[in-house]
Amino acid sequence: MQTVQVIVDVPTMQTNRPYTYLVPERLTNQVEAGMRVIVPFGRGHREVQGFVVATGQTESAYQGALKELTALMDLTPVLNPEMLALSKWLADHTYAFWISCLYTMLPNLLKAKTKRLVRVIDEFDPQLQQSLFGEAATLDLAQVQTDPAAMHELVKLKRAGKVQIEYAVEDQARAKQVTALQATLDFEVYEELLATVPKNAKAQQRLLVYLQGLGEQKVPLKAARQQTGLSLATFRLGEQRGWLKKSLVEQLRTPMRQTKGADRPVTLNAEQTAAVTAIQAGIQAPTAPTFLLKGVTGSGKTEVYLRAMAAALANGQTALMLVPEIALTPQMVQRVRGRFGQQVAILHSGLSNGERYDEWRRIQRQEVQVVVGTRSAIFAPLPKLGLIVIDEEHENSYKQEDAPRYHAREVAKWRAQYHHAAVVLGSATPSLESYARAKTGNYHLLTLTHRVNQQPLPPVTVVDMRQEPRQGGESNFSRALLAAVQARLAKGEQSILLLNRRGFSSFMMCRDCGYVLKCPNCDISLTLHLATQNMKCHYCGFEAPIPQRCPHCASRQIRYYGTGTEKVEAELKHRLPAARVIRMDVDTTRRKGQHAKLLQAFGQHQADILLGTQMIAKGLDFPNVTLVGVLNADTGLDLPDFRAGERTFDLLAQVSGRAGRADKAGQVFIQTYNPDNYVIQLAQAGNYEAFFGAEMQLRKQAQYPPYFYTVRLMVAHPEEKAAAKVIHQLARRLQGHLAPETVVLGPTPRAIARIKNQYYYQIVIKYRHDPALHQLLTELQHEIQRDRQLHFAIDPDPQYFM
Ligand SMILES: Nc1ncnc2c1ncn2[C@@H]1O[C@H](COP(=O)(O)OP(=O)(O)OP(=O)(O)O)[C@@H](O)[C@H]1O
Ligand SMILES: [Zn+2]
Ligand SMILES: [Zn+2]
Repeated sequence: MQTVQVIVDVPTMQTNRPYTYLVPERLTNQVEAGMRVIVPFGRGHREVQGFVVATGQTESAYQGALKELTALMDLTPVLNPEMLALSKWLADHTYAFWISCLYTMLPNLLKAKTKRLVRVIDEFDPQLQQSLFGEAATLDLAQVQTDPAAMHELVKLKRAGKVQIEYAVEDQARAKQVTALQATLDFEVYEELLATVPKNAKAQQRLLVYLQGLGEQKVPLKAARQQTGLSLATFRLGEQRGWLKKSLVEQLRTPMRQTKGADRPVTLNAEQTAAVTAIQAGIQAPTAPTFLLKGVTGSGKTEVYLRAMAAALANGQTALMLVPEIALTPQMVQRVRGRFGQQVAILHSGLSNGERYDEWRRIQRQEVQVVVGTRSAIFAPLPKLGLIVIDEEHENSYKQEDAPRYHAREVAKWRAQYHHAAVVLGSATPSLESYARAKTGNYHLLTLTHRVNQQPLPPVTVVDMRQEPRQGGESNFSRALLAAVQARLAKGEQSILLLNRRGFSSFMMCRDCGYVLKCPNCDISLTLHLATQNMKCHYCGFEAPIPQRCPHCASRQIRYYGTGTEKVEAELKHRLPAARVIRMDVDTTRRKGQHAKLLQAFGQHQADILLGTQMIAKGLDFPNVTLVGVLNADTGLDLPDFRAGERTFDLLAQVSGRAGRADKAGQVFIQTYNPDNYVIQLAQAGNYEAFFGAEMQLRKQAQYPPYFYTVRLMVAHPEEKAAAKVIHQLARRLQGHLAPETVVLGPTPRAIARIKNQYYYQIVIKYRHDPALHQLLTELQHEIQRDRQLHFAIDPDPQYFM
């Protein structure tokens, strides 16, 4: 008898393995790996959802001990064999539940307990249709999924293309339907009709010729009208006479469709050509090479990606491209769309569930060859992958902070192995990990050493803010920077001003007693929001009114520390009243599409200054921008995190690269209170190599990546004592089981010890080579004494240590 291995939706350590179920007779050979099922589970035979991860056979002798699966939820697999294999690896590699990994790979619509409707899309045996659907056009799958006979028929109908599945949720997520028409008669019949319809009935003649040429295809009515120029009345007449029939077809929602015309390939320069040639060879080779494309800002990396993707397509393969945040890189999306048109699907978190599901289906149905998306797009079920590009590979957003805690780079390498595809990691400032690997020959290094416009990188001036006069209160602007902005205004050129807000916010402090207004739930200070006139917690969303007096000593001497973008904008308006400013931060870009709109306005020179946070630092390519100013380079430098220097260097290099990208020369100002800091100095020199050398030295001494790997154990509990107890148990358990070189940091409370009323403790393990560690950690997961309120997580290669 057929059996299936099922991963059940019961995310606990004890149930984190496949369970065997018998397949009811009627469903034999209908159930495939990758389909979802309902199975009885546990003592109470509670019905739970699960994924079939494998199918098999069993000797009849053992059958008695096995339970039967209750229902089949899908008519075709939602996960293909590659994704199933990947989910297993992911679970193991990230210490996550297998079930969480399976869900991670699917669009939200397939995660929730969504209503599934079967819709008839083509004619079939009327008796069968009557018995399954009655008079209705759709059928709720939940009502028949426990009926093996009905499911048996539906799976067959689905395979024959007679029915389709729709997932209905409250928001407009049901697939959008449009009216389409289809020819009903044979070629010869139209021939005869053409001879009988009066010659002066031009419209009817034209309709007949059109229908004759259609063959079997269904054309949306709107498109048919555009193609023929005929009126609705003519089509209606055609329908009345039986020349055509109308039906509903599904129209997929396609986000960000508007492109500014086709994007034409430029002539590559020598370095670009060498890079494309190497990648192309990598795509064709039966191996899975990883390339590191290190190119200074404005060196034309994007063009290399596009050519390499075209090479994969020309090879009959598909291409996947990851970008840090789609909303932040509308220019990139437009260029890919411009080059590959309808062959592209876009996947990112800004899409509605419906849009995301539609894009995912276009991929699954193999209607697209190119996918562009953020981190989770790495799971796009593209078949025949030839190339995976990760742009700005050093960005932290490629690591997921919640379970499963995967890094898209690692998943990319896994998929590349599976498909013998090439991976291209691109950056002007590669992560130390990647550049170290390129140096040792693990990755193939490709370099673009100069800008496409043949200009040098813009000169960088470091401004020592300690030397600025203080009279009339502190200013966000040095005299030099203000003069430079003024000069751009006079010339009609544009400026970008960056306010570095990393690890930093405008908080309230009492000048008399030093009291800082903090969130009652979390251990962090509340942030001032001028727009909404209140104080907010960025971790849990807690809000409070702006205090007039100190809650502690009732003093009125309250000050707001830190510089918010709003405050800078106000100062700009005051100092340069003529300047038109666009402010870009979380507040002005919260609404969907707002980010792209603001950038577009800036691109059309509707403003002179773009003032913003980190989100304006990368990817922007505006020819009229000749000045970049960094208002506060230091914030973030002193954060308790070994990557603080690297992040600051990356940010300064990225934002400096926004100036002087076309024919006009650029200039950069960096304002700082630490002009002697090596990070600031090497960023000024634009010397990545020197920064890499200096930083590697520090990492070696302190035993951090890339010399050591890290893994973090985290415990959270609403009671501080309980959290502390468990973390100390864990620490004791590690003793004596680690390699001699392995280092254990902690246990310590996390820098922000309390978030959402949970207390956090952590241990960081640093190791070079510790073959037993993975097994040990896997065992710990099973051993740990859990009460219901305890959260325990293992985070491999954490990106933040606070
Ligand atoms: N071979 C070429 N000839 C002419 N123009 C080119 C060429 N390659 C790229 N460009 C143009 O140069 C500009 C900069 O290229 P691109 O945006 O790809 O640089 P980048 O390396 O990705 O920069 P960044 O890392 O700063 O985002 C773009 O406007 C692009 O169209
Ligand atoms: Zn809070
Ligand atoms: Zn006070």
